[in-house]
Amino acid sequence: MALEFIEALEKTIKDRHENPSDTSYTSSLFAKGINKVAQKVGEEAVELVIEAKDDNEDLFLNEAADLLYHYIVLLRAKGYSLEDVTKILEQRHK
Ligand SMILES: N=c1c2ncn([C@@H]3O[C@H](COP(=O)(O)OP(=O)(O)OP(=O)(O)O)[C@@H](O)[C@H]3O)c2ncn1[C@@H]1O[C@H](COP(=O)(O)O)[C@@H](O)[C@H]1O
Repeated sequence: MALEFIEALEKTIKDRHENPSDTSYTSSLFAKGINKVAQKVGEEAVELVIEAKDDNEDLFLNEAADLLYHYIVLLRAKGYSLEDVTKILEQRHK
């Protein structure tokens, strides 16, 4: 179920890349270029680390979601997908 949704989200992100929409945050992020997308991943990662040190479950999970979304956007901006990363993990798996 969770993986099905991530797959659907990744498809939507890919569509926002290929068919930009004026009202889409995702499209606006792609339009700003790879440096901005990478910067957002860095910011969201730092925010997640900060929340990990506290005990606010809601803030921690929301930062985790922000990071996952921006991570998928970064993969797409570089021309990759979650499947490409999963293949690496599969190769490592013992
Ligand atoms: N999952 C997300 C998602 N998570 C986080 N965000 C956005 O990420 C931004 C993070 O907040 P920040 O304060 O860090 O950034 P900001 O100040 O708004 O903007 P920046 O100038 O820093 O980029 C917010 O604007 C959130 O709305 C997301 N934007 C879109 N999605 C999903 O992406 C899909 C496509 O959405 P659209 O791009 O809106 O069409 C839909 O399924 C959405 O639910």
